[in-house]
Amino acid sequence: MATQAAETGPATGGATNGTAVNLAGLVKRFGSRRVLDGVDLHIAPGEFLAIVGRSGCGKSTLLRVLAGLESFERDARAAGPLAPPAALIDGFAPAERRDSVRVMFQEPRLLPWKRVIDNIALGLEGPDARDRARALLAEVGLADRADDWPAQLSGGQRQRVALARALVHRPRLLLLDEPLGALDALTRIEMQALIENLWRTHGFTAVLVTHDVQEAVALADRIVLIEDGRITLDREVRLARPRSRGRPEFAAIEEAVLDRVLQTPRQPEQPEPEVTAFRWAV
Ligand SMILES: Nc1ncnc2c1ncn2[C@@H]1O[C@H](COP(=O)(O)OP(=O)(O)OP(=O)(O)O)[C@@H](O)[C@H]1O
Repeated sequence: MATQAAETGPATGGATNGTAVNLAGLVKRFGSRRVLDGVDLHIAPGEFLAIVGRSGCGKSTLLRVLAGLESFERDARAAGPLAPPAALIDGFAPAERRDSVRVMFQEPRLLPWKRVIDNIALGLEGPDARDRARALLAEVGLADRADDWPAQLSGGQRQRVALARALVHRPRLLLLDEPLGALDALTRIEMQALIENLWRTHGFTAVLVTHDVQEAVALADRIVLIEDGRITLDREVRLARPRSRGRPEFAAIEEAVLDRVLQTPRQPEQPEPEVTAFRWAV
């Protein structure tokens, strides 16, 4: 292929603070429905993985399992004895997981009654907590907005604060659930570049759920497609970084992945789930 010359290996060869993720035979049921039906997913330390798939295919559910926000089971056919749930995620004891994993959502989820700096420092301990929060704020380009209230910021700026708040905890795994979904096209591209830069400097493992295949190709070392509760495509993106959307090899990968997503059957509409049990979110 003529485009091979511009390709490089994944940018995960350097020092990394990231954790590996090893899931084997992950099953998630809602009632009698298996939303995730035996997912095998191995992510290398420091890797940037993107998850794509039709609406309702289980992307967010998988992320919530990784975040420790959902219970899950293991397929009895998976290799080895039935492990205790936490053992499916390498390197974590459940208590440890809270500090090692951070999630960023589509909405920034800032506390409106706290200033920007205090939102970032929330939950941080030690004498240098505010200094760390300020350093992160500078890294996301908002050094001069520390004393603003969240309401004084634009949507993109609030997402920058949310990113700083996640990274101030030095996560080894950062989970990104459509974090840029509500932003305009230009802000999205700027934020993608910021996330990529922070990933390179901080060295966390990143898992991005996105509807936007172009975003997945721009950022990920690997793209997986979820279909019928399973991973049906697992494709490396071997393009040099930062990636240029205008290049033919970029467009070729984007088109191939998009074609594959579009071939997958639409997820059937689900009736509203019956609420049978309550559980407080962690
Ligand atoms: N708490 C719940 N109870 C019952 N069913 C649920 C629950 N949460 C999710 N589901 C169902 O599980 C399936 C997967 O949902 P999920 O949110 O993971 O999909 P998704 O791929 O992230 O979708 P989208 O791209 O639209 O955000 C959907 O059919 C959804 O209705």
